[in-house]
Amino acid sequence: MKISVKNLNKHFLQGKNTINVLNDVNLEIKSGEIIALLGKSGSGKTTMLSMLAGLDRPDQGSIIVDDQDLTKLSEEALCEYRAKKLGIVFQQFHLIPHLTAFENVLLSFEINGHEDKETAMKWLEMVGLKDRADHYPAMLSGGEQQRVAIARALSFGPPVLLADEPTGNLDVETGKSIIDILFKMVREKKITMILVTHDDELAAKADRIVRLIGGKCHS
Ligand SMILES: Nc1ncnc2c1ncn2[C@@H]1O[C@H](COP(=O)(O)OP(=O)(O)OP(=O)(O)O)[C@@H](O)[C@H]1O
Repeated sequence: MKISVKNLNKHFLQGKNTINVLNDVNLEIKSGEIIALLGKSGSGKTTMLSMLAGLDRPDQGSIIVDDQDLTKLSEEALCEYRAKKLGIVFQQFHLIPHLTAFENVLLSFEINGHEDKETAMKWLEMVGLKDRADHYPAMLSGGEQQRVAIARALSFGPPVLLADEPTGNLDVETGKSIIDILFKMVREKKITMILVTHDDELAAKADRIVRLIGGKCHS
């Protein structure tokens, strides 16, 4: 699914100061492309992901996802967009603590109104955690929790994945194995991915590196 960001502007007020975080951002992302979004702390990476997820609205500009302008959608339509089209993986995993690994994966199907237990289990198997299906997040290591989160984000077949520093909470070796799994899945399924990272080595695996500098995207 292709994404076209046009003249995107977003400011925040901090006391009496106005911060122009996104300043006429333009970005074209091809269907199935993997973009690494880099930028120093405070440059607006998370703000940009929030806009792409429809969790926050820009002051101006458009975000066209397959001919649909997210900035024009109602809150209800944005919820549906997220449920059907978007997988999200966060730095802090964000698994539901009182659900097992399997139930966490199944959740993304339930939100979409259909329970596909077979596919949910298949995805746990693909991330190497079939034998941990009945375990709760607290019983899993950080790397295992992130693998569950990847299975949850991708199992229902979203065309777009947003990943916000998915290895930020993991040691280097575990982080590398998570990235290998993530890239393998995303490339196999031809998913469009925007990956926020501070890690140059990781970013080099993407199809294209985009840097946020001074509120603009440079690639
Ligand atoms: N809700 C908000 N209210 C006020 N300022 C905000 C808000 N959200 C973000 N900002 C400011 O916007 C700027 C960009 O923040 P953002 O979180 O997008 O940066 P980032 O590139 O993701 O940073 P990091 O790498 O540290 O996570 C920062 O100066 C931040 O303080």
